[in-house]
Amino acid sequence: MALVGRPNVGKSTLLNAALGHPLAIVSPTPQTTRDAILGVVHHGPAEIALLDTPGLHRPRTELGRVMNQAAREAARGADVIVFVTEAPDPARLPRRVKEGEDGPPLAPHPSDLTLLADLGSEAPVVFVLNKVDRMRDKALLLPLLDAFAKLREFAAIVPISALREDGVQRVLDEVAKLCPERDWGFAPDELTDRPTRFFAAEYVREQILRATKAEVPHASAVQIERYVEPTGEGALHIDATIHVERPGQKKILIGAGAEQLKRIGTEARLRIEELVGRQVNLKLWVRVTPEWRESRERLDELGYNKGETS
Ligand SMILES: Nc1nc2c(ncn2[C@@H]2O[C@H](COP(=O)(O)OP(=O)(O)OP(=O)(O)O)[C@@H](O)[C@H]2O)c(=O)[nH]1
Repeated sequence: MALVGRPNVGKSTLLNAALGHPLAIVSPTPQTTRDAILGVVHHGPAEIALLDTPGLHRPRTELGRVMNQAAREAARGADVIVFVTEAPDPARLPRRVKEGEDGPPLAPHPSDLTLLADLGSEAPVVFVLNKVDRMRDKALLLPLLDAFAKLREFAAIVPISALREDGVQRVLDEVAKLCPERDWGFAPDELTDRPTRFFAAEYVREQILRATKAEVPHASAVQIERYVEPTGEGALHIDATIHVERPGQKKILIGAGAEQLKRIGTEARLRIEELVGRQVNLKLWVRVTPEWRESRERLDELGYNKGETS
C-alpha cells in the first residue's frame, strides 16, 4: 500500500506507528521524506508492505520534482492507497469555530481536493484523517469527514492519531481486507527493503532537521562515503559528507567551535547504533555543493533518482 498526501500530515509517523519502530525520520519541517521508504508489517494473516512517500507539493526545485515523481510512482504501483490528511490546527481556527458557534463548517484543504482528483480510480483508497488528538471537540470534525466522503468513493474512512498510536490498527485492518492474495514477499523479521546505510544517511539528516531552521534543512543532503562493517564484534565505521548549497549554511551547520556538528554526529550515531545493534564510529564532513537541488547529475549522485522518467 502507498501512503500519500500533502507534506507534514503525518505519513511517516503513521508508518512508524504501524511498524512499531521509528524507522522513518519525522520532523515538523514539511518535505522531510525525500524518497519512498518501504516498511513491512505482518498484520493477522496479511503481509502489508507500506510505502511512505514524499509529501506531494508544488515543487520549486528539481529535487521537489523528483520527490513528487517518487510519490506518484509509488501510488501507481500500489494495490491499496492510503490517503492521509490532517485535522486542522486549532491555533489557526477562528474562535467561533473552536467554540462551536454557528459558522461555515470545516472544509477540506484545497490541495487535498487536487490530490484526490489526481489519484485515479484503479486502486481502492482508504481515507485517513490524522492528528485528531489536537481537536478537543471531535464533533467539529464530522462535517469535514462528510465533505471528504462526498468527493469520491473510499473503501473506508478512519480518523486517527498516529502520534498517540490511536486508530492505526484499524487502518491496517481496512488495508488487510483489500490486500490481493499473493505469495509472501518478505521474511517474517524483514522490516524494510532499504539497506542500513540508507538509514544511516537519513538519521544524520534527521538531526540536521532538528538542529537547524529555515533553508538549512532543505539545502542539506547526506552522502555516505565509506561504510565498513566489521567481521567480528568491532564497530561499524561510517564516513559521511553533508552537502549544503552555500558557505553561510556550512557555517551554521558546523557552529561555533564545531559544537553543532558534534551534537548532530553524536545524536545520529546513537540512533544508528540502535538500528544496527552494535557500536558505530561516525565521521561527518560538511561540503558546499552549490545548487545541488537543481542538478539532475548531483541528485543522481546523492541517490535521489527514484523519479527518473528516462
Ligand atoms: N498532534 C499530532 N501531530 C502529529 C501526528 N502525526 C504526526 N504529527 C506531527 O506532524 C509532523 C509531521 O509528521 P511526519 O510524519 O514527518 O509527516 P509527513 O507527512 O511524513 O511529512 P513529509 O515528509 O513532509 O511528507 C511531525 O512534527 C509529527 O510529530 C498526530 O497524530 N498528532
